[in-house]
Amino acid sequence: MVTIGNRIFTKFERPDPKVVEMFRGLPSSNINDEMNRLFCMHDYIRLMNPACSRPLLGTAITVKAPIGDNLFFHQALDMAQPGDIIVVDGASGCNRSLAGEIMLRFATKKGLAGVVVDGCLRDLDGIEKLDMPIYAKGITPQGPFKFGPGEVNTPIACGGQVVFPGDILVGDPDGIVVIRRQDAEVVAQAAIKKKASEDKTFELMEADLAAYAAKHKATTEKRFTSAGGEVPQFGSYTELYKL
Ligand SMILES: O=C([O-])CC(=O)C(=O)O
Repeated sequence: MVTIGNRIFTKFERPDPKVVEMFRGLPSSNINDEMNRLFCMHDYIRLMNPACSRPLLGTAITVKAPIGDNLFFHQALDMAQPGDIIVVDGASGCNRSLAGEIMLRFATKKGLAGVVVDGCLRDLDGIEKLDMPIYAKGITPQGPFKFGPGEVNTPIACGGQVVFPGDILVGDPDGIVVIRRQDAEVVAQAAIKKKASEDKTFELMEADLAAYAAKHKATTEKRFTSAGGEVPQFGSYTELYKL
């Protein structure tokens, strides 16, 4: 048999930490809007410890795990550096957990920026107390096997997104967005502008509701008419159908 599917890659390029920092404080939604709204993980990847004081922001180190087996996840935990996020493709399996409080507490103590698992975890009571963002599909007390095979630091699928080692992940209570290292600077700049524009919208709404309402109406009308049509406005549904 060839080694494909049973490999640990020790080297990959991490983004410049200054570029990672550009994303701090930016909502996942604003970032994804600036990438044509296509790079968020599925909603089933949920934040398991909402009391955590910091949002998810860091660099992906990836694991491809067979359903219900976490040997390569343990390996990634040994390899991960402060600021890394371990991102696990557990093939969405939820019959067994892929980590529990011991692994996740160790990850927290190592200074990792987070853990994201497309699969299940266990020990929710303990996880909820950890101050490192932890995302997963669900919880089951049934533990994992530790036989492999698996891969570390290859492109994986997690929550419906391809994740490369070295990608930047940003997560908040909404969910997680994935940004390629090579795209990061230009995306961060655009998302910073987007957030500033949304902040102005909130300011206007608070200061002058009538002005905001007029602006909203004009924008909505423009959306209809710029597509070449008109606002398809009718009177009463029941009158039209003589109900
Ligand atoms: O069995 C394992 O490898 C995972 C586990 O329960 C833990 O991290 O607490």
